[in-house]
Amino acid sequence: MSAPPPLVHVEGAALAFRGRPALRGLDLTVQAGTTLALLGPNGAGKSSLIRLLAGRLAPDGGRVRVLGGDPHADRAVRGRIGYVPQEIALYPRLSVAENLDVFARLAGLGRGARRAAVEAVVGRCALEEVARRPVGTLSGGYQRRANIAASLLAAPDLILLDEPTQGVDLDARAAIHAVLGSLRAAGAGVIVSTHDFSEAERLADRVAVLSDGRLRLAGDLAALMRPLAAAPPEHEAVLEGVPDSAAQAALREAGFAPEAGDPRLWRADHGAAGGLDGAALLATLRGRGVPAGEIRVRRPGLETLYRDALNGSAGAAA
Ligand SMILES: Nc1ncnc2c1ncn2[C@@H]1O[C@H](COP(=O)(O)OP(=O)(O)OP(=O)(O)O)[C@@H](O)[C@H]1O
Repeated sequence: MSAPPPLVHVEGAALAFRGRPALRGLDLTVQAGTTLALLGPNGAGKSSLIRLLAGRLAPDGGRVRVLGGDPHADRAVRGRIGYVPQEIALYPRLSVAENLDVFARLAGLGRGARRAAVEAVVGRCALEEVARRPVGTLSGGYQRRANIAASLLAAPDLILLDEPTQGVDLDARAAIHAVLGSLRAAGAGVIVSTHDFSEAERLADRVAVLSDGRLRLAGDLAALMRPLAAAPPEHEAVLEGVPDSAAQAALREAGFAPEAGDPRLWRADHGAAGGLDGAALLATLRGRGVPAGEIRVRRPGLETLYRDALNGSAGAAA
C-alpha cells in the first residue's frame, strides 16, 4: 500500500495582488496529524497562504496540494478542510445553533446528520450555554468559538485558523486552545497563524516563519528549541527615551541592537551579553547616558528563533 499523501505540499507557490507579490515562491510540506504554527510580521503572507490552502485562491505560480488534491479545483478536497477566517463569518441575528445548522446545510449534510453534527461541535467548542443566543449578542470570545465550530461541522481532516485568538481575553483564549488541543488529539491536522509566541509554543509541534512572502524557517519545534536550552539568557533594554548617538554607541558596545520599529527597545543577541549582571549593566548604561528604564533578562525561546529567522541568521529548515 502506498503511503498517504502529506497533509499539505506546496511547491514554489507565488501569489500577487494587483501586481504586488504576497507570496514569492514558497515551499512547505506538512505531514498528517501535525499542528503547525505560522508566524510572521504583518503583511508576511500568512493569510494569503492560508487562503491558498483553503482553496479560496489559486496560486499565480507553483503548486498547492492539500490531502493529495488541488483545494481550489476540487470541491471534494475543500469538503475535508475547515477554514476559520480572521473575521467572524456568521449571521449576527441568528442563534449559534441556527448559524451552525445553516453551515451544516451548506456543507451538504442531511437533516439527521446536521443535528448530530451541530450537537457535536457545540459540545466540542463548549458553546452549550450560548447555543440559543443570537451571535450578535455574544462576546468576541464566544463569537470566535462559534466561528471555529462552524468550520468543524463536516469533521475536516485539516483545520486552518487565521489568528483565532486575536483580541480575545485569557479565558476565551484558553477555551480556544482547548478546542485546538482536542482536534489535535483526535488526529486532525491544524494550521494556525498567530503573533503570540507562547501560544505557538504551547499548541504547535512544528513552526513556519514567513516574511515578505517567503519562508524563513520551518521545522520541528522541539528540535529547534533544543539548542536554546543551553544558551545564555537574553537581555532586553527598555529605554525611557530615544537614545542620542553617544547612548546608542554605548548600547551597541554592550552588545545591544535596536528592535525594528521601536527605538526604545534594544536587545542583546543571545550570548552577546550572557553572563552579565543586569543591574550592573543598567548602572553602566546609565553612567554612559543611556536613558535605560530597565534591563529584562529572559531565557531564549521561540521568539529568539523568530527574530534570528527574520534577521537571516537562522539555520536551514529542519
Ligand atoms: N485582498 C487583497 N488585496 C490586495 N492586497 C492584499 C490582499 N490580501 C493581502 N494583500 C497583501 O498581500 C500581502 C500579504 O498579506 P497577508 O494578509 O497574507 O499577510 P499576513 O501575514 O496574514 O499579515 P497579518 O499578520 O497582518 O494578518 C500584504 O502586502 C497585503 O497588503
